[in-house]
Amino acid sequence: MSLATAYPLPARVSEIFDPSRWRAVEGFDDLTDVTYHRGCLRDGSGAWVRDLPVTRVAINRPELRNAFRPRTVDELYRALDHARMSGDVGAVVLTGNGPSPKDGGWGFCSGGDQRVRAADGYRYERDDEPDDEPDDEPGQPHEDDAPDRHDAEVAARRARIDAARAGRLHILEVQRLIRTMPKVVIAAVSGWAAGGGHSLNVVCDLSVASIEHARFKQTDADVGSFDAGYGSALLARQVGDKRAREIFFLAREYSARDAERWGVVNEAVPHAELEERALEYAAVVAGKSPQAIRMLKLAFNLADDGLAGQQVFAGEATRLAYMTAEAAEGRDAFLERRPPDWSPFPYYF
Ligand SMILES: CC(C)(COP(=O)(O)OP(=O)(O)OC[C@H]1O[C@@H](n2cnc3c(N)ncnc32)[C@H](O)[C@@H]1OP(=O)(O)O)[C@@H](O)C(=O)NCCC(=O)NCCSC(=O)c1cc(O)c2ccccc2c1O
Repeated sequence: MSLATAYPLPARVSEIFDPSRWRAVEGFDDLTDVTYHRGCLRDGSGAWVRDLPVTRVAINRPELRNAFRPRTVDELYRALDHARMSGDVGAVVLTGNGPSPKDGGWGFCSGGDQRVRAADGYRYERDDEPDDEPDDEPGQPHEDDAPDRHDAEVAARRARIDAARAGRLHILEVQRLIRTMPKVVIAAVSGWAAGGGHSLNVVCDLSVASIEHARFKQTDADVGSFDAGYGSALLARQVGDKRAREIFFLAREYSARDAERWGVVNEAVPHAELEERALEYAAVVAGKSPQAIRMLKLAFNLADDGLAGQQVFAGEATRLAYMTAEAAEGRDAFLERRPPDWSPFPYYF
């Protein structure tokens, strides 16, 4: 099978997703809550020509404004970690598919799925019972809109919580992965960024937001939650202390234009151009020296991340050191059972 046949045009997973720019990633057919694509170049007939050094990871629960349950977080982590470990990928676009098949609304991410929140965190549901999620295509009305449907759905969801598996707050692991992966993660804020979804945008390296549909609101304190880590502290670095307190304490809705002005996103763009602009950012970043971008990202993190930030930066410094003749001399001397000869290497100052 030729590669052109192996990489057919993918399904349009979101209204503003351009299938001609992407291909499915092998080994990820089992994802339910997330979609994962590799950027590629295609010819005029849509046939795959070559891969590009970018990936697209999207939360795919549009009927819930892309709220995450534990399974969503697992899949996000898996896709992002795959991108991290792909040696030919330099940038990742993180977004939310849409619109909602129920009401046409858009979500980037509305945070933790409150229907499966328990006292110890967000709970997995048992897999042995059918999912009651609607299967409608984006944009199509949902058939069953009985008034008590919502309560029944919440009750069914809570009844299916798997009490045997501990509650999770592991979106924080995804935050750390985004923060520490030596690649640039670009948020394409396609709709609501609320609660834990607001924090996901904060932790991304760069952000673009839809003028028409992106809305921002830090609802944590409304629902008895608080991201007291990157979601608040890093936000304060980005927008200033008073503004960050306003965003958390007042939980007012703000627009893509406000977010741009305040430094929560880099650019507000028309909705139809959102993914194109995010991809453009990704292509520009991936066109620069991988080593320079890697060192810069980790340097930006270093001071705020304390010893953990220093450790990640230092790891990359060690890699650079290993590439020098001086470090090779240390290794070779050990293996050859002789004293090292440091004489060719100056004491730079
Ligand atoms: C995001 C909204 C402001 C959007 O409002 P809008 O009016 O446009 O849409 P609806 O409210 O009608 O929503 C459509 C549909 O989606 C369902 N939904 C939306 N968000 C969620 C959600 N988070 N969980 C479950 N369901 C959700 C909604 O019920 C509707 O369903 P129907 O069946 O009625 O159609 C608004 O939706 C909103 O305010 N959402 C809640 C935002 C929120 O409070 N999120 C949780 C914050 S806490 C959090 O995310 C969090 C998670 C963690 O894992 C943490 C870990 C460690 C520390 C902190 C954490 C943390 O804070």
